[in-house]
Amino acid sequence: MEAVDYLAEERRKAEFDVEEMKIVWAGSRHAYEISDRVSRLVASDPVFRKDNRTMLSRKDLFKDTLRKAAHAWKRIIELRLSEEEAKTLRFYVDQPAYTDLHWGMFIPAIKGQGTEEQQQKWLPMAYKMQIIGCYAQTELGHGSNVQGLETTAKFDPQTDEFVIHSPTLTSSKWWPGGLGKVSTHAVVYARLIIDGQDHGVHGFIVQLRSLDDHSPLPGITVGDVGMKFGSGAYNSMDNGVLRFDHVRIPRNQMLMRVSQVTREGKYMQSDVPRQLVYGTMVYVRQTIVSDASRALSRAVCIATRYSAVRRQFGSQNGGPETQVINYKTQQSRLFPLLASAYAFKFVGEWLKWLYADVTQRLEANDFSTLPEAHACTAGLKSVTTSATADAIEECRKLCGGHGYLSSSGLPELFAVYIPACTYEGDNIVLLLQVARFLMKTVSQLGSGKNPVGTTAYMGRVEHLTQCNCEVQRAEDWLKPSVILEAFEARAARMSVACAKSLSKFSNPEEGFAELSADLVEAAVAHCQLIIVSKFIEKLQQDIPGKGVKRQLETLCNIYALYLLHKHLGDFISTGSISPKQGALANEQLRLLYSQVRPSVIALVDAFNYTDHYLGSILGCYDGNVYQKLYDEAWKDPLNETVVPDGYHEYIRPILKQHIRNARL
Ligand SMILES: CC/C=C\C/C=C\C/C=C\C/C=C\C=C\C(=O)SCCNC(=O)CCNC(=O)[C@H](O)C(C)(C)COP(=O)(O)OP(=O)(O)OC[C@H]1O[C@@H](n2cnc3c(N)ncnc32)[C@H](O)[C@@H]1OP(=O)(O)O
Ligand SMILES: Cc1cc2nc3c(=O)[nH]c(=O)nc-3n(C[C@H](O)[C@H](O)[C@H](O)COP(=O)(O)OP(=O)(O)OC[C@H]3O[C@@H](n4cnc5c(N)ncnc54)[C@H](O)[C@@H]3O)c2cc1C
Repeated sequence: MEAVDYLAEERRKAEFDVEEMKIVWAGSRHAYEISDRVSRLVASDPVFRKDNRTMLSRKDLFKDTLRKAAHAWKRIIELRLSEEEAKTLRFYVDQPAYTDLHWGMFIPAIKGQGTEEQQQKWLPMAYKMQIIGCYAQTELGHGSNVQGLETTAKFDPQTDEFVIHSPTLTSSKWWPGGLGKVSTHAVVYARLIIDGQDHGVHGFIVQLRSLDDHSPLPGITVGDVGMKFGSGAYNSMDNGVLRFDHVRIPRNQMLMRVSQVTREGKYMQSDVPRQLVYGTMVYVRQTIVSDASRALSRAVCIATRYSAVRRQFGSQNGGPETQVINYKTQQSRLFPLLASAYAFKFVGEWLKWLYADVTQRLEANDFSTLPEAHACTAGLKSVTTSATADAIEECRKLCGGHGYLSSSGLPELFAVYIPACTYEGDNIVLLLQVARFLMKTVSQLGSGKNPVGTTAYMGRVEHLTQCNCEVQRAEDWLKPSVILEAFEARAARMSVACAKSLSKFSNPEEGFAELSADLVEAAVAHCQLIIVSKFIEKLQQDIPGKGVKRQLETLCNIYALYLLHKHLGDFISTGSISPKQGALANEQLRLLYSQVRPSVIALVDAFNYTDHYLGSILGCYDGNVYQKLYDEAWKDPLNETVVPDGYHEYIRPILKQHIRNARL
């Protein structure tokens, strides 16, 4: 059989309706139709070509990005695309650009923190891209510690203005995407100072560049922070540095939904909690969870298709060698990642719902679910991005040597993806926020206030700290109630243990710092429980299509038992399961790998990614890997000449040195 036929053969083995699974993956038939149409539109447009971008210089890459962003905007207008279609188009263009920050942070910041009046003034211009904005929070000296920001915004009652200033080197804004070379405006986070009194960090809309010739306005120094990790990759983004030298802005450019400054210089706080100043981060963290499932599914699609094409060893009587996907080791590394992609997809959908719910409540002045929304977005952002970053690298290794080629698409995907573990909150810092929320929840148990939402399980803490797992045979691990209880017991016991250790410290902050590594582990356990439970909840819905639900059940079990196996130490040391039950879980996991094996190619086909979006020879739909790799090699600039540039200067003299030596 030719390499090109391997995937066709695999597709025949699928035990479910792939077309229906595509709809489940997309979230709805409507979303599927948009995604399918728009991804093809992007793939067929030569301006969106991206196969050559790792070869471009920084300047050329940046210009190429500007060209793509402008072309995308033109197509959005020409085709009168809806907001959802436009977002989908930008996503499939697949090149980080200033537009990500304009649409993803600048506009949401104004929407979330601006008053009605401010929204009416700024949003129409931003929607039409008559102004381009970014989110300028992080500084050279402080990123995680937002309260430590140094930029100041002093109110001048004489002129009814704020004076924005960078008092120190470390107060220079540093990192904001889109700031370096493009943004005309920014939402700048600065300390509000009125009459010498510091009121903490607030957001201000500041114009940075002239709308006529794009030059920086007086008092503004702005530029790019320089090259980042990997060739191509995130270097398409102009992450910037910005300094203010007493820049004046009108008073009404402070975002005033949370707190206001009057004409007389009086500081007023509305009923809205102060933490809403951090609201844009909650919004973006939620979107990052869905993005994790996309990045992970992309890597998994590449590694799965290639693993079905690639053959090594095991040829009998001159027959074909073994497809590497049939090695149990390959399966035990790859299939959990496939299951994780689906798990992150569903938890991302749920988180989107949670965010919509909290937004609606906030509009009605109900702030009760804000702490949970913060903990869920922070924790799930952390857990899914860390797992995805590790998984992309694992997928590279799963593709052997060819995974290291740029044309596999994996090196660039890794380089673009890994900062997700840092931006929008360092993953450890965010888990510590979850841990604080958990410790607060535990401390309130027994106070008559029943925990709700994702911590509702803590309400059964007495049972969960004493229960014994009922598993006696491997197949018992297939019961959702059994899985759920094991994860709940582990999470509850880890949180309770941390709370007990904390109570031994007279100074709680000291205790928190001392125990922070354990607290992070408890936070991870809680977040993994959320992901597993949301997958199980998804399966309680009516899911049409032959065999679709069954495949999802298998993936859900793989995801849960893989986590259980990976964190066996937690489960056993907390007594949530016995070592024997851990071994049975592993036995069941092996069986599940065999069960899902015939359908894995169809399960990655269900992502419905075009070859353009995948950007990988190893992952191409037709599986014609070897011919494409061979042809691609000849396109490398080094192969433009048979004898390389530099031969006469640097190779020939070495080769000829024996002649000189012989003459000496
Ligand atoms: C670009 C968008 C488009 C698409 C997205 C897709 C891909 C992304 C592509 C590229 C990336 C582009 C952009 C990246 C942008 C950025 O990185 S912007 C900068 C992000 N910065 C951070 O995330 C900083 C992290 N630090 C913090 O969030 C906070 O400082 C902190 C760690 C939470 C600590 O804050 P603080 O010291 O003030 O807080 P505490 O004293 O610990 O807590 C006080 C109480 O407030 C509660 N809290 C904290 N944060 C929030 C929040 N966000 N919402 C609600 N509540 C919050 C906290 O729980 C405490 O509550 P309490 O215990 O009840 O008192
Ligand atoms: C590609 C990229 C794009 C970005 N885009 C933007 C943007 O558009 N706008 C913007 O404002 N910012 C942006 N940022 C900045 C980003 O949000 C910050 O880098 C991020 O929040 C982490 O902060 P930091 O750099 O200060 O890390 P640090 O806090 O200095 O982290 C360094 C180390 O210290 C540890 N650490 C820090 N605090 C604690 C603690 N309390 N307990 C235990 N460990 C701790 C961390 O875990 C980490 O290991 C971007 C960053 C990147 C990389």
